Amino acid sequence: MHLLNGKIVTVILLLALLLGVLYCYIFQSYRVVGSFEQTDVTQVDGPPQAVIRTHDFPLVVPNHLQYKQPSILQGRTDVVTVTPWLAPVVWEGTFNPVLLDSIYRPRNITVAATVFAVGKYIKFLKDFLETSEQHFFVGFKVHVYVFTDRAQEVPQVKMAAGRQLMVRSVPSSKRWQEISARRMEMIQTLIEELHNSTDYIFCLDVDSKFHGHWGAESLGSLVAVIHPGYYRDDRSRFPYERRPTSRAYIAPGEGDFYYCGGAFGGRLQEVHLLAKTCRANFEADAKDGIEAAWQEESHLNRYMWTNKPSKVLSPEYLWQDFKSRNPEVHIVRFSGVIKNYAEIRPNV
Ligand SMILES: CC(=O)N[C@H]1[C@@H](OP(=O)(O)OP(=O)(O)OC[C@H]2O[C@@H](n3ccc(=O)[nH]c3=O)[C@H](O)[C@@H]2O)O[C@H](CO)[C@H](O)[C@@H]1O
Ligand SMILES: [Mn+2]
Repeated sequence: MHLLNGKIVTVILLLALLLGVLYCYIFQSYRVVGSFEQTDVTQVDGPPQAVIRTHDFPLVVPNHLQYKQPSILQGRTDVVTVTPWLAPVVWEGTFNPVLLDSIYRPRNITVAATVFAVGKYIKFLKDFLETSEQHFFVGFKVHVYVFTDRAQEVPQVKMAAGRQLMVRSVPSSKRWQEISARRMEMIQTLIEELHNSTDYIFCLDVDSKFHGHWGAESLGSLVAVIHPGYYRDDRSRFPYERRPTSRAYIAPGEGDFYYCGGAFGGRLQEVHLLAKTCRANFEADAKDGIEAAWQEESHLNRYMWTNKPSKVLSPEYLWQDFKSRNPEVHIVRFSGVIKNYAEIRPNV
């Protein structure tokens, strides 16, 4: 009898333990689902500032995908591949394009690119478009938006299936600074029209050509490109706006990197916030009679200082043809062509 009682107690205890484990398991799964739902809600409402979120979805790869074994011991040692806020810095040799394509291609994403060809800059458009066909998001749905005042001069470029060219008319200007800076306003408006038809957007300078692969490795919530001219310098030498009266002001001892105005991007919502903010600050400055040292590039740098990019692209993603290649740059993917400023700009 005594022995039987002992057995019953043990069974009850075991059952209680099992129920406890089961309860914890279910409760944990519920919390995981709940946290995903919460992320979605924040996305819809729009955060007041850019949220650092590199991946917006679970990274699923096909079963049995074959690729080179990753290592946490071997890799690039000549460059830094992560920022202090833990955003990846994309260099050749830090990612596997086969793996990334297998993650992003099935998601059927659309990538938009904006490019402005106002006035004589129309002459750069053909090379830009032709080389983008060869290197920029090959195999993805790509919508290129050309903003120009010379719609009839837009070259006919054969585009692959799934890739489209859209031409939008914009007014001309007598000042190149204004053409360059007003891009933010037009990018803001474009994104408002696109709604959710597009997933990612990149805003690029037209006086440039693609020379190498630019694909899914560059995708992120807010993406900035390191300017090729200053990344070896101390930040005191960065050409930030240094007058405190400007809204693009960055104080001495502040700032992370010097980013390019000629290439930036990310999720639509994030780029919209960036463009809207830079435009508002540029216009407010103008009312006060001040134009930042490097127009919208200065405002972009100011924005990225408080809204850290979730992905940083190395200078491989915007080099300059007149610069000889530094040893850490294993591949030039996109590069500014040499131009005769006096010949192509409406003012000097
Ligand atoms: C590589 C890079 O980061 N370049 C930036 C840099 O000088 P850049 O010398 O590269 O500026 P830029 O002359 O290329 O002008 C920027 C862009 O504005 C457009 N454009 C300009 C003038 C014109 O008459 N027609 C026209 O269409 C065109 O798309 C051009 O690519 O500083 C500029 C400051 O304003 C911009 O931030 C550029 O993006
Ligand atoms: Mn340029």
